[in-house]
Amino acid sequence: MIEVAGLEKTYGGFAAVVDSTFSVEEGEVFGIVGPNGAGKTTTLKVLAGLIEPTSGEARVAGYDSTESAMRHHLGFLPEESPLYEEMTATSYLRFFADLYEVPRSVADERIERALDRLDLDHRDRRLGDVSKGMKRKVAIARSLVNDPDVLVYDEPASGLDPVTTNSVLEFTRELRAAGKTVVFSAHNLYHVESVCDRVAVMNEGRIVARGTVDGIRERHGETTYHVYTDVPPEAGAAEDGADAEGNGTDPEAFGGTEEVGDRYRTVVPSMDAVERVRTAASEAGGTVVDIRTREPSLEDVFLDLVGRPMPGRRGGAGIDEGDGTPGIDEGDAVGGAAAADAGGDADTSEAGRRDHDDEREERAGAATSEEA
Ligand SMILES: Nc1ncnc2c1ncn2[C@@H]1O[C@H](COP(=O)(O)OP(=O)(O)OP(=O)(O)O)[C@@H](O)[C@H]1O
Repeated sequence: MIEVAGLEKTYGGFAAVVDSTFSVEEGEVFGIVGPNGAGKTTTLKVLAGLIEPTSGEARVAGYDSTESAMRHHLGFLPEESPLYEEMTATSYLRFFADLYEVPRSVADERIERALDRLDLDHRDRRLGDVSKGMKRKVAIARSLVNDPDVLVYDEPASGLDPVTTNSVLEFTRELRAAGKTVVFSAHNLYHVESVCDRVAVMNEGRIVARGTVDGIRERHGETTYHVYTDVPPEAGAAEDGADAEGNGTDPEAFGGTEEVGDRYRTVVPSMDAVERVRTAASEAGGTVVDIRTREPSLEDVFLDLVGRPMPGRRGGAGIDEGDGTPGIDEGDAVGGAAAADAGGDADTSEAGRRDHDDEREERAGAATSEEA
């Protein structure tokens, strides 16, 4: 339903979006996350046909995003959505339905349904006097007046209270159930985890990870094991320190052991390392009393992925001037440590860019990387 290929948007010499490629299937909810200035809004505005790409293309519902016919298939919710304050919710939505030339009876039924579903009270109060949550709901209802196939929402739940946020997220799930395709940006990663089928993580204009939340966690995050012992593991039992994978025998080399109540916790990155802690504890005359596995959250992965500056954003220089090998180019963009952690995983390698990056592809990430 949405195909974005090699999208670039520059403002003057500044590259707001660099070589962005992703696709969204019909009936999918696709999240775009990234720090301030990452290029999320720019991407969404291109999809909505509000700005033209500098190069590359974005296709929405079979149309180029620059074609005016595309807009009949699209509902856009901008980050800021000022409403006509003197109008009521109903008159405002009718006004937009008229712009889309929706017959009045169809429009009224559609508006009523959206407002009911969004629990919108005070429909006849002037919009200048309603709460921020209500205004946002009216703007969401506005995105639906033309019954579009594709919804592009910029921060739909930003600044809303928890109840309203929940209702907006639930509504997004319902849109998916109704077969709509939704792309939305968000800063709140919990919202993204709870609603999105797939996600793109953007940083400094580029997509640095893409796939299901679980897939991204698997590829870019690191499971850790918290090993609890009844004595501090015997550091002296070590014959060598931890190597890059933490495979040494010295608990100190894993980052040390912490006293927690009457137990001692050593955090290690692999089951092999857990066994080494067990040995070290036993050498100290104690035993392992508990082992807990900690999966990385999307937030852990996000911070790892975007926590480092990337080279060559200005004008795209340094990104397109790689050695021409797309996989290596991508590795640069993902950032050294993250790329190394993922075994050179190339979720957005050239092969990955061409193909739809579903869960299966994520699992085959290593193979994709080798091809690249
Ligand atoms: N019209 C413009 N002219 C010049 N630079 C722009 C323009 N629009 C956006 N930018 C710049 O492009 C970069 C990406 O902006 P964009 O709004 O897409 O980021 P974002 O990820 O949506 O950020 P935020 O989370 O803060 O909303 C930013 O550095 C921004 O300043």
